[in-house]
Amino acid sequence: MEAVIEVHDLVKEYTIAKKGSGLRGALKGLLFPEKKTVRGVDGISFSIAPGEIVGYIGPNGAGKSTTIKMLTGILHPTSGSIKVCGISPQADRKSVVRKLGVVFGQRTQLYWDLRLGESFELLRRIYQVDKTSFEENMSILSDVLKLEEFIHTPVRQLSLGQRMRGDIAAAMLHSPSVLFLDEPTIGLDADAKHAIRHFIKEINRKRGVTVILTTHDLDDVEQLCTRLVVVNHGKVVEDGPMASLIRKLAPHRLLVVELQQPFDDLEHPAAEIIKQDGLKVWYQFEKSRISAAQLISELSQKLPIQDLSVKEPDIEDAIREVYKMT
Ligand SMILES: Nc1ncnc2c1ncn2[C@@H]1O[C@H](COP(=O)(O)OP(=O)(O)OP(=O)(O)O)[C@@H](O)[C@H]1O
Repeated sequence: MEAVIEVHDLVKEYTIAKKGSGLRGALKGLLFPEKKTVRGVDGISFSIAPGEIVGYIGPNGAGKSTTIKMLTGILHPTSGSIKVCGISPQADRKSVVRKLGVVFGQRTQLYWDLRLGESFELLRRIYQVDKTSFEENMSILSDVLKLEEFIHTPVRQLSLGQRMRGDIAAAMLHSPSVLFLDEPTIGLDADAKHAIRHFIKEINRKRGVTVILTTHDLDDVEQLCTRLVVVNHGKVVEDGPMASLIRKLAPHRLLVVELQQPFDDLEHPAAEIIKQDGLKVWYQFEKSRISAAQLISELSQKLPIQDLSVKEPDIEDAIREVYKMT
């Protein structure tokens, strides 16, 4: 199947002023500015197939926004190539924009002084969406995003969650086949997060929209993404299905044992005690070395066990491992 997004060896360099140290250095920098080049994105390649929901994640400053800005044609790459639906955003931004919906969580494309519905009508004209498809689209969007309650409210009076739902609807008015979402649930309450995640799943399932999501919210990642591309220092450090990423980066499981009374010899040769608090002991072990059942059986032969639980590694454990590499 042909890729919706194809990125090859993408590089973006920024030129920034070199900072001198101390007051003398700062003054010198003002009078005789020296420049240096930094790489925000440093040779990134990936390919995204139609209908994927990809989490594009990484620590602050990893290069996520820079990549998205190049994919949407806002920034020009220093080198490398990008194809969105077969088109280069640099060569033909207009055509690419027609295929894309873009939502930046911290900014809005709605009109502050207009009612939400009027904002949509204005955007319809800007995007040149015909009335019939607009109305069809609006009725689906309004249904899933529950826009009815505040469609007549001026944008400036919307709550953050309502505004975000409005922004996502605005990005979908022209029926794009690819949706970029930058921190779509930031600052939202549980209900609004749920509505937005539900919407993303629906447009993906019903319309086959490809979604690229940058987020620091690991619940977004867990609930939505089938694949993760992890970036750090401008490079792709991991790319693959979430389950295999967790297996690879966080192979440890945890057994938490609660004792009936204090006991001296807690050691087990196949598990490491990583924490102890009163009668509670945390054992970390590798699945490939010993099974949870085996470990529990062996420990219960020598320890007076009151209670126990096994914790599987999750995406948070895996991401923590990636972020440790910074
Ligand atoms: N306009 C700019 N001028 C100079 N350097 C920049 C500019 N924009 C980004 N950078 C640098 O490029 C690198 C990547 O930044 P980018 O904003 O893409 O990261 P990010 O992964 O989106 O981070 P965050 O999660 O904080 O949004 C950082 O080192 C940043 O300081």
